[in-house]
Amino acid sequence: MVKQSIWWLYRMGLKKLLSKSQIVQPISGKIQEVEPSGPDTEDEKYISWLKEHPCALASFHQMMKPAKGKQIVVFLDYDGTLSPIVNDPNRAFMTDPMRSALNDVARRFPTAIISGRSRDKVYAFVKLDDVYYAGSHGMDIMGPPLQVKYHHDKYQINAQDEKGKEFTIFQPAQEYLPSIEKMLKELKTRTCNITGAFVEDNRFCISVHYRHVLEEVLKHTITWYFLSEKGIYIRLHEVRSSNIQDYEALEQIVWSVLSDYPCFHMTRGKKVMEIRPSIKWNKGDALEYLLDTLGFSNSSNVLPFYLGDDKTDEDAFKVLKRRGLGYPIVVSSVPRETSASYSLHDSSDVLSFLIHLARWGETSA
Ligand SMILES: O=P(O)(O)OC[C@H]1O[C@H](O[C@H]2O[C@H](CO)[C@@H](O)[C@H](O)[C@H]2O)[C@H](O)[C@@H](O)[C@@H]1O
Repeated sequence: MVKQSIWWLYRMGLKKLLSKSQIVQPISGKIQEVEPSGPDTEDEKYISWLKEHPCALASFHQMMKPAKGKQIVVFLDYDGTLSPIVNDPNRAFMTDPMRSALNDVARRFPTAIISGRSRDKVYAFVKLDDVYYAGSHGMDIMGPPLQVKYHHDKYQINAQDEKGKEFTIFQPAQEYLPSIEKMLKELKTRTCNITGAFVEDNRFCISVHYRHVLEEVLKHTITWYFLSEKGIYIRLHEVRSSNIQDYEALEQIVWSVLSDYPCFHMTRGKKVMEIRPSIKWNKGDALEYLLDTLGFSNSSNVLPFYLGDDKTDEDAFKVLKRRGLGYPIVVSSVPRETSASYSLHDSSDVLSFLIHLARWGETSA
């Protein structure tokens, strides 16, 4: 814990934390210094949360102690983890240093990205061939060639890329594709008049973004002029609430479309409504599938890391926790409910963590 606090002191600036104590004037008139009773500022709440979810950078050496002789496998989410959250979903590019660190990690350890986006879109951002990709919240996996016969084999095919590299494609929501395509068209048509709304095709899922949609009722003032009997103008202001409640209208459209497709449901992410087939398959199942196909089913000889920032990543954290395996690491700059055991503040901490991991792999090889 001392290490965690020192780390955070460094991040916040020593001065800010030292100004925490308060000067009070007791009845006797003598000046006395007291510590505040509990965390009150956002920074203090974060420091307190770090006690339960220690920073994975500060704890790195401790975390790597059980790694000797074990196979490390690295799982990562994309948005908010490998790239910071940005205003335009089409411009969530990964930086070159992040790509290079990820490449170094992927050359040393099996590495997979599990994202809510379509697999192709994530690949277009990442552009690394040594990484496995799972798009659509794990419903479209490009994984290693099968070493074990998998119980869901009706959904998988073996394939080769143009360089002759073998891989397996696993798509457990195949039969939902025609409905998804219809829903996508409907959503695009019905939301086109809502300013700022953006419907994203994630192949087996659909994201309806509202980051740029007005969420509040607009209040505006109308000024009336009346000509009085004496021939002078009287000015009156009237405050009106606008009828345009864009966010609510958008949400209603989503619910209305969903009501025609009972085999789908909606989950929520960061300023996004995500429409998904109602099958028992999430990022946690994708993680287990990849561990199995990599040859680590029931193996205690594996040390998986999962780094993610979103609610959907909690499914993967829970799997690691339930199996008592490896390290679920949440990327968050604010305290939050999570099943992760460690934390990183933001995607630049993720970059540092990947650099540490690649170096560790190099020196302990
Ligand atoms: O599982 P992920 O890789 O984290 O994908 C979840 C969603 O990420 C993207 O949206 C989020 O990031 C955007 C870019 O930073 C941001 O503009 C948006 O507000 C966020 O919700 C992606 O566009 C979605 O399709 C994914 O479902």
